[in-house]
Amino acid sequence: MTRAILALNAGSSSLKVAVYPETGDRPLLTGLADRIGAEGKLTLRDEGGVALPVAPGPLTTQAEAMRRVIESLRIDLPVAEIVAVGHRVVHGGPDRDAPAHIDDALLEELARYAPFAPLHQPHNLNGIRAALAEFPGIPQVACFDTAFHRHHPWVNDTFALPRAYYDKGVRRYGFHGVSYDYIAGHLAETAPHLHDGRVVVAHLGNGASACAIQNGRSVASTMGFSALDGLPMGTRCGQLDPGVVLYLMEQERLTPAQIADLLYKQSGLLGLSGLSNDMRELEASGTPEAAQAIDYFVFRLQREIGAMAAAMGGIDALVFCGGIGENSATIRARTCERMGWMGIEIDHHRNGSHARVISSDLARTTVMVIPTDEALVIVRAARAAL
Ligand SMILES: Nc1ncnc2c1ncn2[C@@H]1O[C@H](COP(=O)(O)OP(=O)(O)O)[C@@H](O)[C@H]1O
Ligand SMILES: CC(=O)OP(=O)(O)O
Ligand SMILES: [Mg+2]
Repeated sequence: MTRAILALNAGSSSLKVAVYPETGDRPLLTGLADRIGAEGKLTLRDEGGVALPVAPGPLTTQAEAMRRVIESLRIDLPVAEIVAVGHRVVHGGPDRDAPAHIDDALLEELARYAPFAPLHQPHNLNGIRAALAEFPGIPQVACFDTAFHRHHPWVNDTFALPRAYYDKGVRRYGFHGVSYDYIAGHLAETAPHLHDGRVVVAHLGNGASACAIQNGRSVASTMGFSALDGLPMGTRCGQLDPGVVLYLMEQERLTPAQIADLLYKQSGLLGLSGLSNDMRELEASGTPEAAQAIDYFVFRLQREIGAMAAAMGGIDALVFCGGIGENSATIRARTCERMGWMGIEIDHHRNGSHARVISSDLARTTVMVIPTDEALVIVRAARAAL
């Protein structure tokens, strides 16, 4: 038997899985259950990127996805013995700034934050419960999306509400911290002068946010109390005047559940385009509404990159990551237009070929594309628990 570590990352519409050897940074297997709930599809690949057989079954919920992944591992890695499991968990609450060992007390604690992240936390916890049942008696750790942001200066941690709400946990948490942690670590290894400077990272997946990282530490994030704030996303609205929520309640008579559904699942790129939450489809479609949805995405991204730079008094590097950031040369190019005032100027040839550095040689600000690797951060935390 080969001792192996399993990393699980249950996102809003996907379940990412990776199996790593006990030592080494190259996965034995990676997998993705994509578009869960729609035309769900499970793909698993070996070290060399070759597709592996998957167990048959439905893919309409996170729980089903988890079950199929575990059954597929028995087929594809019959000699692997999973000795530790790491989980991405979106919310760790106000105090957790590092990965934590999973036990009943932690599960109970984390369940309290489900109302703070209703689109993620319940999936994360279901994944943990499934894995605890499947792999009893081995260490399992939780890596929190909020942890990387827990040392924001107070002005970036609070809202201007009466202070009692801060004490109750109504704070600007920030998310996607597992991804930002990877990017900060990668910069420390490969570009220490940038790591020690002021970096804005744009994590653009189904969920999207930007983060201001100074000296390797998060000082501000576009996401706040919930994973709704900041940038528009696949189906989430991003920044919204709270007066809109009052109007929806008082005049449109929507219930809290209807408002949650509207803001988390019907808005963003999907709501504006009336077509899709998927950037690939919007780029291919060419309807005026799809074009406007992309215009809004780009405009808000430009504004927020400016805001993140302002939080650090300047910018030395801009990093794109996540499905859109890593793959859409168009979104990167359009975002960097009219940002010369921030020293941002990209080289279109480099951008078109998805080079690691896509800024022009003379630009003051380095612009980079860095494929994020949340699984590796999770695996390293799980290894540390062995
Ligand atoms: N080649 C591409 N061009 C434009 N968008 C892309 C491309 N590939 C992936 N995307 C977009 O990336 C988003 C998904 O990002 P990803 O990080 O995989 O999601 P998640 O947040 O669920 O982990 C989708 O909007 C998808 O359309
Ligand atoms: C926090 C968040 O938005 O996560 P995801 O990008 O996986 O939806
Ligand atoms: Mg993601």
